Amino acid sequence: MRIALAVGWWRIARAKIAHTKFVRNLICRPLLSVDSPDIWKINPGSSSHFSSHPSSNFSASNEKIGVVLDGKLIANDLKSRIAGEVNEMKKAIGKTPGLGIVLVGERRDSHTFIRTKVKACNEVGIVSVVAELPNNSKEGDICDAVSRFNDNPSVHGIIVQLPLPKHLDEEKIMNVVSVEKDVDGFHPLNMGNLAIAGREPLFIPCAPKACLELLLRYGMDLRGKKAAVVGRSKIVGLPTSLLLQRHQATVSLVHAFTGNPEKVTCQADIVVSDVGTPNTIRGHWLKPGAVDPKRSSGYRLVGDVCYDEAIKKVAAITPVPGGVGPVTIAMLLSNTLDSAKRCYDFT
Ligand SMILES: Nc1nc(=O)c2c([nH]1)NC[C@@H]1CN(c3ccc(C(=O)N[C@@H](CCC(=O)O)C(=O)O)cc3)C=[N+]21
Repeated sequence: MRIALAVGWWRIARAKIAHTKFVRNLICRPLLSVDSPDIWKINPGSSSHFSSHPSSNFSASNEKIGVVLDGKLIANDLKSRIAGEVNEMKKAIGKTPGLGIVLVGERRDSHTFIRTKVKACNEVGIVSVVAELPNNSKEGDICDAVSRFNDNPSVHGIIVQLPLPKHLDEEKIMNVVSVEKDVDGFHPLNMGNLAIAGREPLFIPCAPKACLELLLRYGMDLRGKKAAVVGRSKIVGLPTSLLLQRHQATVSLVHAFTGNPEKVTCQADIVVSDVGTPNTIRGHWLKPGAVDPKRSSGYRLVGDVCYDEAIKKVAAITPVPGGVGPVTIAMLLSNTLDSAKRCYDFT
């Protein structure tokens, strides 16, 4: 059975008639773009890292292989720019950006991620404070820890490391994070504003921002491109699909209930995957010449894209480790710096 719901038919019809003006009104402004100076301040907007054309890359057996998008290189570039700005802020107004981290329980992967984030803060001169709570903490204890960061004027960004132990209501805790300090971009107001055309969230989630950074640096014009996002988590899939839409891509969101997901990914120019199961995305799931800024699958150092198969098909791919992960961390630093700047009205 096929059903077509023509909810927006009249808009499309009118758009066709009064093409130029109306279409422009319908399309929402991108949040990240090489020529949008406010978000691009710490970004050179250069695609020089990946200037070699894919067709010039051949493996030992003379097969064409894709360009590997080097996330470490980009992260280092972003971090050195952030460090410069942090330093300028200290010199000019004597203030240092601060990040408050709430870490609950003993999950090894969460502890590793937090160590990486703390180290990255140290590298750029951002002060980080970790509030560690035991696994059996009550919801009230976590909310109190978040509230203390909300009230602390030297903390400009707050993250609650996910996942939380099962007995806790994640959404309720996310709601407590002040929207002005929500550097993860998971607060309903920030996520909601990301979804609505013409509205500006205060923060965009870090992993989606990292994917966009990689794509834009690769020199990809997203307008009208077909993008398939695999996975609909609040950390990656959902906000990435929203951000790609704001960049005028045509987005399909593939998830556990999608029949024949490979049919959708096969047609996509861009595939972003965050499913957490290694090697889910096989070579035959990809259109030859597509770009694939994939995310790592949690703590396993294996991508959820089958790298060996994919690299022979795509124009560009991100590795795990060393792809989207390090850029995601750089984006957390960037969001924290932005928050501190906003707090002190420092440009
Ligand atoms: N509130 C919250 N915010 C998050 O942003 C968040 C979270 N919870 N929970 C878990 C996921 C996962 N995530 C990663 C970030 C960086 C790497 C990363 O840098 N990975 C390295 C490898 C890391 C290693 O060596 O273990 C890489 O891909 O090269 C990975 C995963 C952020 N997350």
